[in-house]
Amino acid sequence: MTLALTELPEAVQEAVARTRERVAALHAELPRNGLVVWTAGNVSERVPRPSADASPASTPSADPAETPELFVIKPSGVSYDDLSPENMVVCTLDGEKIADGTHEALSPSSDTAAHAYVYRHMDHVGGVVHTHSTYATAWAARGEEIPCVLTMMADEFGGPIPVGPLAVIGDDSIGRGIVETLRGSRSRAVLMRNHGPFTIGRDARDAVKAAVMCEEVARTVHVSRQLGQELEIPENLVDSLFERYQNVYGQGDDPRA
Ligand SMILES: O=C(CO)[C@@H](O)[C@H](O)COP(=O)(O)O
Repeated sequence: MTLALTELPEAVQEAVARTRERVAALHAELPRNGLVVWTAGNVSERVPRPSADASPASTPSADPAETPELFVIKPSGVSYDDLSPENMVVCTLDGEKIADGTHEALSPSSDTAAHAYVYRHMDHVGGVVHTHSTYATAWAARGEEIPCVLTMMADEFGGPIPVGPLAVIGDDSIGRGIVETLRGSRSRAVLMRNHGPFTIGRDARDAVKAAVMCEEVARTVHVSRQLGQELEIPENLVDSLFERYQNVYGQGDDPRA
């Protein structure tokens, strides 16, 4: 039986509504940052689990902690201008759309299975992004990792941006490739061979940032290569740059930062 959003505890429904708002708004960052053409990219976010005592007794009775984990992703092939919180699709971590109030025929992104696989296998991941941004995809087309030759890369990715396998679209293959490549790596971006970048983050905003940074460093290292051989950064310096940027840079957990 299909899970219905309206039958889930109120606290879960509220968490879904807030996630839909964030994910819809973040999709606008893809064209704004020049990462996509037409409809070729997607953002998703895991719905944060409300605490067990967050629902008043009068609301649908299930314990929020016992309802299946959910994530929100855009519908497939819909123009970025037409995306809104109302048409964001809600799925279980098996990649199945629930009865979420959208039209039954509205299909989730064609990359839903890949996003779902990542959420099932990487508990710390709260957001996933996929684009076909030009420079990152050009490296993916050659199947070549981006070497860590910029302090910005050391800061953000803690090393090179690796290449994942050539994988078919629509089933678990892409997700498996992402997880196998990024497990044990500090990079939050992977260049899926002949396809394009996938990025992960603690939430969707963090994964969008990684997608923007991935394209920026792909472009800069490409330009540098036109001028000569780039210089690698020594590993101990990469480590200390990564450590500082991840722990000291910015405004801590201030959401305005
Ligand atoms: O790579 C592909 C399809 O080949 C996808 O990434 C699309 O480019 C975006 O698909 P939707 O999210 O709109 O289904």
